[in-house]
Amino acid sequence: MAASSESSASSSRSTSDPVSGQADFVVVANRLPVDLERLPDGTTRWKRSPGGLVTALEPILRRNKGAWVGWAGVADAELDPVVEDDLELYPVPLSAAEIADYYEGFSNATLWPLYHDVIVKPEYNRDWWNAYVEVNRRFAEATSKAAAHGATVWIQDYQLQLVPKMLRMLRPDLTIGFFLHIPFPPVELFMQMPWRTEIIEGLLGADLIGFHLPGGAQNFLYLARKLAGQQTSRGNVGVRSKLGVVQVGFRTVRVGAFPISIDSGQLDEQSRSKSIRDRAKKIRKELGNPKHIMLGVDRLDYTKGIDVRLAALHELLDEHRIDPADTVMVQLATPSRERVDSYVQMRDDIERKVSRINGEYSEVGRPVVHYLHRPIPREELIAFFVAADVMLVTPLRDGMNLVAKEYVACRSDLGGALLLSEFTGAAAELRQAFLCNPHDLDSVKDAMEQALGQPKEDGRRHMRALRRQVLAHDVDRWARSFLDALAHGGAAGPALIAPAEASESDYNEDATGEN
Ligand SMILES: O=P(O)(O)OC[C@H]1O[C@H](O[C@H]2O[C@H](CO)[C@@H](O)[C@H](O)[C@H]2O)[C@H](O)[C@@H](O)[C@@H]1O
Ligand SMILES: Nc1ccn([C@@H]2O[C@H](COP(=O)(O)OP(=O)(O)O)[C@@H](O)[C@H]2O)c(=O)n1
Repeated sequence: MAASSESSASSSRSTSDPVSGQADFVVVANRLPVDLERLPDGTTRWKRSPGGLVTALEPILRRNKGAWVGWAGVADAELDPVVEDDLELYPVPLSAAEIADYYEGFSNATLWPLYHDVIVKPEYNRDWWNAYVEVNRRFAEATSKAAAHGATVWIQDYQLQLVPKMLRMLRPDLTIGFFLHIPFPPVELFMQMPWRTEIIEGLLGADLIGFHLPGGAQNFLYLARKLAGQQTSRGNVGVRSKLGVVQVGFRTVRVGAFPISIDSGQLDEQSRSKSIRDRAKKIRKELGNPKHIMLGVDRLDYTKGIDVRLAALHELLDEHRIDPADTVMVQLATPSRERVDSYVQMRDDIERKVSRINGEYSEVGRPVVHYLHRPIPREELIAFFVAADVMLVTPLRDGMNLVAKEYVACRSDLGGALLLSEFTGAAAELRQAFLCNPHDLDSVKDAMEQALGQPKEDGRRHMRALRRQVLAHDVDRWARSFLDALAHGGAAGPALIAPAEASESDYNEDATGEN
């Protein structure tokens, strides 16, 4: 795992090694940082799992010497705790039916679209909900077994929102943090959820609940008053400061904004290596040494706006504002949630768009769009970041988007330009990017054209400012700010307001939306 993307289970400490002792620091996430892969010859190996949550948390766990409780990514794998590449892993088994109902169903066809502005329609299905409750209980029980007395447990993300309350009932001695990696929706959308009160109460089992942005924290505070009937603080939540408070009986639950980041120093260093620089030059050559390389790097997800950037490119080609003879676009798309209907449809749509552009504008041996639908090794990805002139990050909604920060961390040459959707968490911090509204195609086209034509000196100035932000706010700072607030309580907001006083005007005054 770590730098290389794969390792053999039998080559490091074996899968059956018992893990001794109980952990003082436990991360709990739907996925382990590695997925178990079953090979055709019957053997298994671990490979890095997809997504930004793993990218961010893996270095933290390594430095804090903790344990990780999560699913191994395959059905019916009853695995003992294992030490893999120096990480203590506690696998939680999921049956094929639970993968369908808890992971693909409730997590990714109900919560994911509801929390991402209902870009596709969320499905509300009682069987999926029952599976979600059941699997959350299993995670709580597995965590209870892994954690030492008085341990700190950090639960991650929307798949596990009931675990804080369940775990607190099993183990009142634990300090429990929860972090949501995706946007937390405004009341108008959240109220659709048939099990809305159970979710808010589940989260309130934590001592500290973290969101990427103040808007998400404020949405939550409002809903804690309205749905759980609890007293909450009033006033704006700050970034890594001014925590909100919910009073749950004798317990005080804190709520804050902690924008996640990347291991920027390490990425900066890696991207300066000769092997990466050489590979970046080679990539340019392999693409035919075009004047401009535009790059997209995403899980194949409808939230990421891959269709939007393709539509913008197509129109700019039609309008002769981009010359197909000197510009290429590379789209690296990691397969994701491939059995969920909306993902199947989106993949078809994107692949149709790619082939239409190529059909109309490519020459033999010189496609305009290069599209790879497969996982890419980390070093190769970094070389693409170094090679690309314009990075295309156009989500319709995204909790943070680490890819935007990774691109910036890799540009010590001060080259390149970042095109960034206003609807990402990253846009709150990366203000010197070419910001665009992905719901407005003209805005995306104009930003793309400006990024391509940006004078070199302006580009260097923008990139320097972006790098200052990304290098100063790395993933360690994120984890430290969350864990310090969890350990020490942090500064509370002033007065509490009672649920009866909560009105629509409180909501409008306090909550500014995710951005
Ligand atoms: O586990 P999967 O279903 O394969 O999905 C991968 C991960 O996707 C999501 O990532 C989010 O976390 C990032 C880090 O905070 C953030 O930058 C991004 O905006 C989010 O979309 C999901 O939240 C994770 O739970 C998944 O593991
Ligand atoms: N083809 C790809 C696409 C993304 N990734 C990585 O997956 C992570 C994506 O994180 P993110 O925060 O941008 O978005 P999510 O996929 O977590 O929603 C980043 O660390 C990317 O470098 C990858 O390794 N290969």
